[in-house]
Amino acid sequence: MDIAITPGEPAGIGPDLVLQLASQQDCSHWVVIADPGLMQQRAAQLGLSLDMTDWQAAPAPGRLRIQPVQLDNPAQPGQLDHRNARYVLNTLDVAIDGCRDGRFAAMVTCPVQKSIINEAGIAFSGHTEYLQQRCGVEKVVMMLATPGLRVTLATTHLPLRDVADAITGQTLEQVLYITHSSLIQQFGIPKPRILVCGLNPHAGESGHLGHEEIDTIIPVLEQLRQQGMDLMGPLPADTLFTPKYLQQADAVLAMYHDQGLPVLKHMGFGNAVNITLGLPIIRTSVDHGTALDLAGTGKADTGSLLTAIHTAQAMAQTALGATQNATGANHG
Ligand SMILES: NC(=O)c1ccc[n+]([C@@H]2O[C@H](COP(=O)([O-])OP(=O)(O)OC[C@H]3O[C@@H](n4cnc5c(N)ncnc54)[C@H](O)[C@@H]3O)[C@@H](O)[C@H]2O)c1
Ligand SMILES: N[C@H](C(=O)O)[C@H](O)COP(=O)(O)O
Repeated sequence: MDIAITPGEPAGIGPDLVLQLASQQDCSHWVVIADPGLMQQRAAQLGLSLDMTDWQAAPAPGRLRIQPVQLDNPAQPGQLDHRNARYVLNTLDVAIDGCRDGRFAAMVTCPVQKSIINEAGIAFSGHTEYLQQRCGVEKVVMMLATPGLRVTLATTHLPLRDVADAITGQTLEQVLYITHSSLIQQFGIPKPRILVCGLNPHAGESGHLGHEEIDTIIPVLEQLRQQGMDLMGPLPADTLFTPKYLQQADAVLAMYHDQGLPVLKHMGFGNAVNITLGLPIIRTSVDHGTALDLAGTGKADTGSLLTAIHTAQAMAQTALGATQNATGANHG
């Protein structure tokens, strides 16, 4: 069961992390979607000696298989080049197509530099939104997870100014359905409890500090509770993230990126994983960005990429088990 790994921004730490981990871990079932010259050059810069071959070679211990995608311009650590933006997206496309046609059981992504893709004239706000669009699904949900905390987001990469308008009844309903069903099916939690943050300080202070709770969030939660979901909230986000509440929770739904992710990263930066829920394929990622300051130095921490790979492999096993059970049941 091969998994695809995309090293992301070629000037960032993604290629380093893949190579550093490949020199320490069993990489026989990884297929790295990248420019082979880039990977060779970065390995030399890091002083790593690895057996890198074409992806069609037989899997073998210590062998890193690479499915080639050509860079448009040679990449240097730490130096962004908008001419390589299309390359980054091409690697994602190869991984997505490979997952969709069954060649790969999952894809694991290293960080991309969103700004340089936009500077190349390509509208791009993140892997999450790109995968949603490329897989043709109406809604996906970003989850970041570390031991003791899972956070999902009602909105992802958009300016803070636009957040309140983006939180509609329909969006919240979709996000809660996806979060709830993923916790059951992919995380094996039969009756998940989800804590829901308010949007405003003190969850709106009974309408004196904002109306989104009264107008939108509370009606959606009441409706979904009637359908059997175990939902607490909307709770003030400042006190929700305390042990008293978190110990009762299987996941927390935050209303926006910087309401939920700073808490998660404070707790688990370096061993957290980013998972896109609601896709027809399995995709995990790291909890950090391109760290241009560390590219080519060998100082980048591989913990989150390792967690992302292990999570993708575990999710792929779960999916395989579910398929085998369904097939067995059909035959039985
Ligand atoms: N999954 C993704 O594609 C992803 C995730 C987050 C950010 N980004 C992108 O990365 C770019 C840079 O973002 P940023 O500067 O906000 O965050 P960053 O994570 O790249 O860097 C923040 C700080 O953390 C350090 N750091 C990051 N990863 C590290 C690692 N593995 N080991 C040791 N130290 C590490 C960096 O050196 C820096 O000091 C942006 O374009 C952002 O959009 C991409
Ligand atoms: N929101 C993520 C984080 O802060 O870690 C990050 O930007 C990555 O998002 P995508 O997986 O959508 O690229």
